[in-house]
Amino acid sequence: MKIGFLGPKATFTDIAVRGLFPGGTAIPFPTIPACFDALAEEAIDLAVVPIENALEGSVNITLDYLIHEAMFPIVGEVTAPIRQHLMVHPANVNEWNEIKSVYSHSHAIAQCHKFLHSSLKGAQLVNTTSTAAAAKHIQDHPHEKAAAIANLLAAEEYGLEIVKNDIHDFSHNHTRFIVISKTAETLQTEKKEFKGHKTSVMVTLPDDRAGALHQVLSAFAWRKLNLSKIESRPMKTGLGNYFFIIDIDMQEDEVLIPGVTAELEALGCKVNILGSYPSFQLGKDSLTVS
Ligand SMILES: O=C(O)C(=O)Cc1ccccc1
Repeated sequence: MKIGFLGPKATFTDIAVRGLFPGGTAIPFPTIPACFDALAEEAIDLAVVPIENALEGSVNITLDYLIHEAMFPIVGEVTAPIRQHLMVHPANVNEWNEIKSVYSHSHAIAQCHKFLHSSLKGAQLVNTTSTAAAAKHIQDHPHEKAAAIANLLAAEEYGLEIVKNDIHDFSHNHTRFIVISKTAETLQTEKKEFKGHKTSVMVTLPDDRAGALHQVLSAFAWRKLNLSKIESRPMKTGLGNYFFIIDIDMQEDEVLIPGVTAELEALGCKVNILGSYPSFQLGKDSLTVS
């Protein structure tokens, strides 16, 4: 099984892939859109990309690609703990507090804002395509007075020294990753940490109808369907035009989900099922280097 992921080696997405598919062939891609393209071209069987972080919210590029570019079915999700560390090239360990720039993924930088503000005030913050890409940049530029924010695995992989552990501002830091496929297949995984099933739907409301969102939510509520997330995103057709992505805590069935879909369509909504899939949770041990 070929699994494409947001690389290079030792990103948090790589950790999610190693946890969920220990026997799979993991293939890194430099960006999230490149993972979608590889899936479209059938160079890989599955792709794993980040979709939501507990501190920073949605990964918009993933949502946008899923909705606007290629509506690949979601066939699984995995949540992993996130610990961010500050690391430098071994040549710069003693002068690490003279750092002039900090490289990382925008979500990782956002997760560490308080630390950066208090301990590295004035350092230039540089966005990279992933945390591991930042670590690789530091490895390749030993003469730059720079650091990366990345995980333990990346420090090992790119020969960097951690100078400050756990610099994320809140301790409950987790990221949710989705597994997408070209077809809505059942996920084959050896992983034991199964949390339950989810179904994700995209709902577009009818134009200018008072109380439409209330009616949508009540279609779920009276059926006692538990929602774990509701998120609005722009339709990109004009200011004020939004659709909703709603996660339901149950597997697609033959009664309740078709019932809710029919009720929403009768209200004038457009409904797309994005996937019905198992959800997994990795433990703290996923962040250790073996
Ligand atoms: O950059 C990475 O390592 C990723 O996998 C994306 C990401 C970035 C920050 C937190 C979680 C995931």
